[in-house]
Amino acid sequence: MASEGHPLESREWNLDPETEYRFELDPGTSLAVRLVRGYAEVFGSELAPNKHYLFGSECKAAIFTWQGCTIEMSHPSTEYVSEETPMAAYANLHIAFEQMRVRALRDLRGSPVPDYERDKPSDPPRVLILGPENSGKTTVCKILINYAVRAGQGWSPILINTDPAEGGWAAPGALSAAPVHSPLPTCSPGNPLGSAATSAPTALSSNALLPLAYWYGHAESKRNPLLMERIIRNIGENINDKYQVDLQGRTAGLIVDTPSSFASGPGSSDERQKLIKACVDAFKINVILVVGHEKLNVEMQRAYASLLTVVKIPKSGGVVELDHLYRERVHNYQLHIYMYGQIIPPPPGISSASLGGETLTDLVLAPSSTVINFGDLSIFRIGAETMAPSSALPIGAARAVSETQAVAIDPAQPGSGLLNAVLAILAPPVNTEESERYDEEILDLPISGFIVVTALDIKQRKMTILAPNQGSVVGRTAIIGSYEWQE
Ligand SMILES: Nc1ncnc2c1ncn2[C@@H]1O[C@H](COP(=O)(O)OP(=O)(O)OP(=O)(O)O)[C@@H](O)[C@H]1O
Repeated sequence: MASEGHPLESREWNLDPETEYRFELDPGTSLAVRLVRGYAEVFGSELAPNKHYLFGSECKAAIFTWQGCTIEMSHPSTEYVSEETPMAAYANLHIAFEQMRVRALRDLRGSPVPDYERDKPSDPPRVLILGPENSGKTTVCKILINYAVRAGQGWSPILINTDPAEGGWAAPGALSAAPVHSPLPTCSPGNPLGSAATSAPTALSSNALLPLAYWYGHAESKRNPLLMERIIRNIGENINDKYQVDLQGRTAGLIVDTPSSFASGPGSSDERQKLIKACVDAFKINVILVVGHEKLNVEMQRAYASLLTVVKIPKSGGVVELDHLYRERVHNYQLHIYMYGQIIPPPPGISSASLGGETLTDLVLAPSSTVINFGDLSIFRIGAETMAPSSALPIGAARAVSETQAVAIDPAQPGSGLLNAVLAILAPPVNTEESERYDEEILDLPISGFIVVTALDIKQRKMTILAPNQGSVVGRTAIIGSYEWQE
């Protein structure tokens, strides 16, 4: 019988310096890891000694050690130790970015500049990470952000997620940005960038992330590139406004994660280039990192080398090829976590464990199901339901509904697509004066939360909605995308 706090059939692994233990979990299984000796980190977030860390929801991750360590754990489905990791290259990048931050802060404070640094720019790192599918872009972002936060200088760099399929801190379909103050934990792909304070109880101790999110509504950027571009611009403008008043915050820089469609895959090359350009302009990018893709690196060198630094970085051999079905399951986990909180049952024998530093009970939410009238909520779709981008139309052809037009949805119409749909509830407009309102204002409003339509009663003109809290949505505006969710 295993004693309290020790998982049944737990084993110890001794990791040599600069090696990593990689694992993959099957559906419905969880893993508890305890650091017995030495130092270890999960994608840049350090593990505290003698504490059980839980992983679940088909998590795939690695425990890396710089100095060597002993870890104790239960059995994952797949596990191996690798001695070949790109961590040294990532750490060198971090050091270069750290020097940029220090120069930016020195410039801001007007401190003396040593002779050997006189001709170096004093811009903080504003980094765009590009790469094909499953190249480890999000993981690189996380490692670089976590190293910056751990540097002990009080940096809070902004992490921007422009991959609508990623989910980030909101539901899948959203693009978001948040300043990060403490390391982002990894425990489940349902929470790839840690928990936002908006979807979890206020008692979160490790990470009070307050993201700014906009609703794109689809998984692929090619579905509505014009809307993507507009959202990227909106996030950029918000960040610039923040930088105007937070001069010191600006010196920590920012890191932008992108979807793989920016690098390769279907969709025209022009559209990809336009979206990359939109990011470069909106976030005033000064470094582009290309993860293990020679052709894209050359493409970026040609387009941007005269304006900014383009660096090719190695891809980790540990990055797992995620298939379409896995990604769909992750979207379900994300919406489930959004509504019910993060619940990972610990493996047998473990009674006290933490999820990325949080106590398990702190992460449980109780959603509320309410019945509202059709007229209580104004629901829109951006652009027509099925729509090729404007560039794919025959020359001279005009479409009836433009890609950025908000089309009102009547829930009483058969085929409204509302049943099981995920709706983003928009924040109320800042301009309440009628004269200051404009046509496409709805596209520029951030999200305040999400609901799911679980039942429609067309006869009574009522619908049942599931929301993470009991706040009223009466009089609010909602946008539908192409995401659906059913428990
Ligand atoms: N060194 C590693 N060891 C084990 N798993 C890893 C490692 N690096 C990344 N992974 C896992 O591989 C998967 C893919 O990584 P990641 O999400 O960073 O790639 P991506 O390029 O951002 O993906 P996408 O194709 O969605 O854009 C994730 O589940 C991640 O946790």
